Amino acid sequence: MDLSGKIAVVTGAAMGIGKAITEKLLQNGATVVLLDVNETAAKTLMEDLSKQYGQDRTLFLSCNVESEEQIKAAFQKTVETFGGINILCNNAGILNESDWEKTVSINLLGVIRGTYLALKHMNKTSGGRGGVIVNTASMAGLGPLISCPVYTATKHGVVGFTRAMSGASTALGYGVRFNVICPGFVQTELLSDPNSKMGQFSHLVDVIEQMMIKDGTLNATEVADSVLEMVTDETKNGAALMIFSKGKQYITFPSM
Ligand SMILES: NC(=O)c1ccc[n+]([C@@H]2O[C@H](COP(=O)([O-])OP(=O)(O)OC[C@H]3O[C@@H](n4cnc5c(N)ncnc54)[C@H](O)[C@@H]3O)[C@@H](O)[C@H]2O)c1
Ligand SMILES: CCCCC[C@H](O)CC\C=C/C=C/C=C/[C@@H](O)[C@@H](O)CCCC(=O)O
Repeated sequence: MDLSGKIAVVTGAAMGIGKAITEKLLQNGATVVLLDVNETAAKTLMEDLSKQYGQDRTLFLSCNVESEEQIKAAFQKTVETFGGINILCNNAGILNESDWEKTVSINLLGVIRGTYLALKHMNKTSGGRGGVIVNTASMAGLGPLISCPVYTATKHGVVGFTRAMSGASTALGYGVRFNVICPGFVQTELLSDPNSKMGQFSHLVDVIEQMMIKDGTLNATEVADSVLEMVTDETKNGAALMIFSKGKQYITFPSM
């Protein structure tokens, strides 16, 4: 897929992996709508992006992916401004084992909400342009992180939902590809102060620390490179890509 002229929406775009995905898509010619709740970080980023790419290839909209109304309004504004949606990156996510219901609401329900609302504009059977949706899971979506059981559940859910949506979209002729990235540890804010984020499991923080020492960490740009691959390679549909410091691997799942 050539990205020039394509319209992308990225959630959690103000920082970390979402910021890197945004920059990668802009570098490759797309127009990007940034959705985030962190208006301060987003506005700082937008100043930089506008200088680099001009005012007409980026738009920031304050949007909480926990809100159906806010996502709906953001997608409507996107279509009104740029004419449609070709690419969606459901990237926003948190780690909070204390407020685990918020973690589920953002990490899993936010991906489902974003997908279903974007399909109203992307689904070819209802007048959409088709396109691609890339969801951000985690390696914790492929195997359990014992210190973060709810986070693990949300990321397993994102992997399963993405793969099921890929099959449904193909079977129903939506013209929308679905892929999921499963990164290992990435140097972002999400990794800061793990103790406070693990709640009742904070005694297991050494498990994480040992894993990070053993497995190493990625930078956000390395993850964004893999997202670009799954966006532009039109043979990729229903793909789950594990990304770790030593490389990356497409996951094969047991056939049912
Ligand atoms: N950092 C890692 O080690 C790692 C590894 C694998 C997967 N991930 C996943 O990558 C995604 C991005 O995380 P990150 O590491 O860049 O973290 P981050 O904290 O640096 O960035 C997350 C962004 O999402 C935004 N956000 C949070 N809640 C939101 C909401 N309700 N609505 C809209 N935006 C919201 C934040 O404001 C922030 O800008 C998450 O889904 C995370 O689970 C992270
Ligand atoms: C507080 C840090 C949480 C970071 C969450 C991010 O999504 C990064 C997740 C990175 C790696 C996850 C690896 C999961 C591995 C499982 O498959 C399993 O093999 C781990 C078993 C190791 C253990 O629990 O001892």
